[in-house]
Amino acid sequence: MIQHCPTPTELDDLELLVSGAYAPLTRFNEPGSPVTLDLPDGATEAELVDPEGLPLARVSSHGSLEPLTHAQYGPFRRLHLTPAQVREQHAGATFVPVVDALSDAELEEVRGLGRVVLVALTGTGTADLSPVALVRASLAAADLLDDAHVVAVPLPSHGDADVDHELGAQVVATYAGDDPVHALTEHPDDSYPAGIAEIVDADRPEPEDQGLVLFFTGLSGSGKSTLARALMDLLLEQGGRTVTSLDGDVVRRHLSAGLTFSKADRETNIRRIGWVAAEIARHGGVAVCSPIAPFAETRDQVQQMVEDAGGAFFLVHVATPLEECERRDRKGLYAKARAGEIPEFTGISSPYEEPQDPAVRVDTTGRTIEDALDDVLIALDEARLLHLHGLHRGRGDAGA
Ligand SMILES: Nc1ncnc2c1ncn2[C@@H]1O[C@H](COP(=O)(O)OS(=O)(=O)O)[C@@H](OP(=O)(O)O)[C@H]1O
Ligand SMILES: Nc1ncnc2c1ncn2[C@@H]1O[C@H](COP(=O)(O)OP(=O)(O)O)[C@@H](O)[C@H]1O
Repeated sequence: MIQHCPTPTELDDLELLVSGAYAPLTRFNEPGSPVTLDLPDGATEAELVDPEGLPLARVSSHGSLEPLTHAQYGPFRRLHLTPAQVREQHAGATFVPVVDALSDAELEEVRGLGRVVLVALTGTGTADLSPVALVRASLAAADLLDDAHVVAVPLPSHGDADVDHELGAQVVATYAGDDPVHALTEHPDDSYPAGIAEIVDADRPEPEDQGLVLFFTGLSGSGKSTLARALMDLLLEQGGRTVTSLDGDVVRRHLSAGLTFSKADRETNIRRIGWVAAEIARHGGVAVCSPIAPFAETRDQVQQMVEDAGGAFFLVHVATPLEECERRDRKGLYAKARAGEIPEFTGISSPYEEPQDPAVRVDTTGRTIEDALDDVLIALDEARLLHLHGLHRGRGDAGA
């Protein structure tokens, strides 16, 4: 039987299927159900494992699930109770589904309900807050109430607001059993109590504190490394941010040593860069990447990884045409590729898929490095991601 690591959404669904939160649903892929699982290569059975390889359940060819073990790690795991446990511990309470930090007005509303269970719906792709911040904010809210408990339910989004709402209502009703469910009223522009505001602010950093991945893509010789280096110098001169370079050539000498230029190896190379960049972004740093990254799908995967880590992704297409790159031929590689000495050379014998929707597109032909860099700096400034006081036009470093 193959081992398969499901997506974060599927892992959330698995937990809820096994805990009974989706009752009467107990398996994936029931007709018409949004709770689906994709197995690789048409497999009909598999051992489902978490990202660290711990076997969680077996899916049999007729779709039934055999749980093997429960996930044991992760913040606030102790609050991931099954509906049966919650009904046993909290019978008689009012159940309040929570998808965001509770505001002053919402707290006042909940205060009138007596004993409550705040059901924090923390699944993948749902709340504005990260799952861990939503639970922390809910615990902080519970501290401000007389008799409140928090339960975390990883109910993920299934990509459709109506479906999500219906499934959410059903899951909360399952947790509540015979007890009442109270849906919070919307209170626009409300404020948060101080302790909750702190949690929200820390989870939604200002753009200048948010992790950022600047990703330069383009043909060999287009100017990726040159622009990336110039940008990094400005960042370092200005100070205040940690900056890491993930240049294509350099990565291939270390992190990706031994990989070839086949499509599969290029994808592996870019996903590695994406993984490291996402970790840098998770910690609020700036990663400046400058590989060719010729495939749109892999670039999209990197964007997803970065955004999942809470970072902003900024794609720069260094769109210098092939003729100009070949004319420059700084490393003599195009001549060798034309002579057939280098197989699968990007732009000659291997494809480059142009980005359809980059944050900015820069053709460096006939321009100075400073001038081309200005296009990137202006776009970053307009996107409110990074304000660098290095604009060539305004710099006047010769005393002008
Ligand atoms: N076959 C082939 N095709 C393209 N490029 C080649 C090839 N062989 C070696 N080189 C040199 O490797 C650099 C590109 O590596 P990358 O890791 O950025 O490429 S990729 O993103 O994995 O496609 C690239 O560097 P840059 O010129 O900085 O782009 C080349 O110098
Ligand atoms: N406006 C410009 N921006 C960036 N590079 C330029 C520009 N004009 C000329 N060049 C030259 O083009 C070459 C680009 O090489 P490089 O930055 O290594 O490209 P890549 O990393 O995309 O392979 C360098 O020799 C650089 O000096």
